[in-house]
Amino acid sequence: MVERANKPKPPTLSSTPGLPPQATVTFSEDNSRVVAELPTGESVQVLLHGATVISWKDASGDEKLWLSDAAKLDGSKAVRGGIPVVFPVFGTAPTHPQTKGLPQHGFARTSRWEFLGKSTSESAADDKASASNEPTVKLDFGLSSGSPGLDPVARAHWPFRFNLIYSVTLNPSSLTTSIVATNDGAESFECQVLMHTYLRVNDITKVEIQGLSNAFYTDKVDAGAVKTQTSTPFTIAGETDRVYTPAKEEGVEEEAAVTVAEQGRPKYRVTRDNLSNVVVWNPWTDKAQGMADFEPKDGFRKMLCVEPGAVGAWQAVEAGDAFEGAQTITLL
Ligand SMILES: O=P(O)(O)OC[C@H]1O[C@@H](O)[C@H](O)[C@@H](O)[C@@H]1O
Repeated sequence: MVERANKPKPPTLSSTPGLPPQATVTFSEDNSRVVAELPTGESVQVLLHGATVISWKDASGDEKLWLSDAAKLDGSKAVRGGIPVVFPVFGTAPTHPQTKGLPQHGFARTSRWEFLGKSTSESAADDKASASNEPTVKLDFGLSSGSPGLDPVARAHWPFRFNLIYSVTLNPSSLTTSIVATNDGAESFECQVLMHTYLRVNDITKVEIQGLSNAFYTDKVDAGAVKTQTSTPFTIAGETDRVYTPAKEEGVEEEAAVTVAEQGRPKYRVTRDNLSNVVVWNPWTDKAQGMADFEPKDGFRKMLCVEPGAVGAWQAVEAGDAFEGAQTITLL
């Protein structure tokens, strides 16, 4: 059982002498979110609405994600900021028979997920971090075709039996989010998946993005033109909305990392597992102006979306099969 957020903290996090201190996991008083804190001070908050990570802080309390001051956290809208989960469609797909009736970015981010439980470094014995004795906490969330919190738009327009497990794993220097989308029905379905991460930066004009050299991308601010990333690292100097498909290095299983640097100093490394695309998005002035839930209006200077996903093609998930993908953001 998780503890209530307002319950006084025990004087020490390690109740068993000899065992390393454990992470604490609490529910907010209004049951809207789960808060996890490592004994080393890092923390993460996940809103059940959308299983949206809305805060990730390092040990000094420094926030790593951007969240709009006007973000709706009451379940009335997808959250503007943090890490919304995009499923089963990225954007809208008016010509795709299975998802054409769904709203932009699907229904995962507008459904209320269930908290399935936590595991800490003690129980997550196969976790790399625990092997090196680093504290770690993993929070699991679930959403299925039978969930009471499923956005009604899913029942109306996506008649498949599915089960999603979304896991958020916090280590002292990284955050991993992973998804397993299982087809529980008798019919196959096609889906897209994306983790819409809003990274916090100090000044977007000082940011450089590395790791996408020679990658093809669809430029959504240039009528979907297909281009190649020639200049690397590259900077953001206006509205940017690109869907990259970085080439995999021959003989290398892992997808290449994308690094975000600021003022010449590497800040975040984003690695992907089975997610072959990276969307890079910044709305800049006019688009930010046009979004009612985007505040402050110059907040685009403080954020950069680097969004690992499987969105360039449809992922066919046969009956009984599952699609799995993950991202890890490491603090550099
Ligand atoms: O406003 P939304 O639905 O959260 O989408 C924000 C942005 O999300 C990005 O992933 C898309 O590439 C953009 O085209 C879109 O504008």
